[in-house]
Amino acid sequence: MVKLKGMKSTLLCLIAVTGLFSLLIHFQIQWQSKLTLVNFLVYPLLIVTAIFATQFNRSRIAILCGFWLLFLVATNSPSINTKSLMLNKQWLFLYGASLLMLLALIKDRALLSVHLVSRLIFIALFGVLTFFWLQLNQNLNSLVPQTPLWKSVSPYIPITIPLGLIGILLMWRSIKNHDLTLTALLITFIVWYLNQLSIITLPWSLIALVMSALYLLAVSTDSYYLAYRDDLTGLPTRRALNQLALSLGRKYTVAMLDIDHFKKFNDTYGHDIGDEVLKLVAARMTEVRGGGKIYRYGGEEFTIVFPRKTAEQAIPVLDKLRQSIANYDMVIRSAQRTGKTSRNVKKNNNKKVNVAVSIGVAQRAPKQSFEQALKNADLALYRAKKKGRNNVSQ
Ligand SMILES: Nc1nc2c(ncn2[C@@H]2O[C@H](COP(=O)(O)OP(=O)(O)OP(=O)(O)O)[C@@H](O)[C@H]2O)c(=O)[nH]1
Repeated sequence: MVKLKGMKSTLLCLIAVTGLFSLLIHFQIQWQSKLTLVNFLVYPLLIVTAIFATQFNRSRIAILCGFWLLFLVATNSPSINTKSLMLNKQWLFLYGASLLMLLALIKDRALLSVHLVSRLIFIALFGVLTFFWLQLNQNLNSLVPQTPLWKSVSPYIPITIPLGLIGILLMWRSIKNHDLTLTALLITFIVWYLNQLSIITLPWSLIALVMSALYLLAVSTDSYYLAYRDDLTGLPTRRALNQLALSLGRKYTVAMLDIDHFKKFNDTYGHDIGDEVLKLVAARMTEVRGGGKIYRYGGEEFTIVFPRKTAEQAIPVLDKLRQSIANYDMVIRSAQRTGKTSRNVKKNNNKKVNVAVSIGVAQRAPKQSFEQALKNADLALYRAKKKGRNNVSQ
């Protein structure tokens, strides 16, 4: 079954932006007097956002800022024929939406690289294609017999149907991929759609300003996750654990969890499947956590911190977790590989495996530092291994 990982974040972002725009509409009088300031601020903010996004290799956001800049310059500049721009409103509407679709389909690459050329070619191509699409639809009307069915469908073919399809695609990609850039693209599409159809009538400069702030938020949240989340398991990293240590009170319990004989496992099934096991153990841990905060300490070691809990309170939770991992039939889905990267891998498609874990627990003693408590948990883990593994030791 397809897991829709980004459902929650997409919905939250949509609710937040809907709320924000409702507020903007409600408080029109307040910001209208400051519109000159908005018109002035939007350009530097878009440029700063584009630079920031480029720094963090979020080239799609940088390109998006570029579009907004060009669009604002074109609509506000007296030297550019705004009339013809407005005459081509349908084209602009469709072109903008199709560019958002293009950005949703490509990957983030370093902006100033060879990829930029191919991207610019695609961007120009989309402009030409949307222009010809609208021309074709005009001519089609004179060529196709005017049946009642054609008459009822034809008004929707040039704009409404393509936009509907683009909207569905953006929504799907945002929900499925759990990617803030895709959510930002979806929100941009919705705002673009609503303002082009005059369903909301806010100045473009104000919309671009809000969108720019949203992009900044998306890039900085992404960068935060990059720094504090482990790529493989999605769990917070040791760096995040060190941050937590600063906020802990006097009473807490620390547990170190280590997968038993993981090296043997890696050697038998290959490193790729070892990675899959790490992911599955992490997923199991997030399900049985009992108030504990989970971190990937490094390699096949994980740390669980129970703020405000004694070891006696934490041990039953940890033992339940240990049992749940030991009794869990992990189904490893992996393509057959024979390359150098996967050592000793035979056919492992949909293979069921079982792993066990050893856990060491230590409650923080008075005047003890977090590092000392962690060290004690590590010593307890060593005892758990000595005892024969697959157990919880204090
Ligand atoms: N697949 C994979 N393996 C890793 C990763 N990080 C560390 N390892 C492997 O984890 C193994 C750890 O092995 P050891 O520390 O010897 O311990 P063990 O085999 O788990 O044995 P015990 O802890 O004594 O039960 C090594 O083979 C590492 O290469 C990773 O991210 N992915």
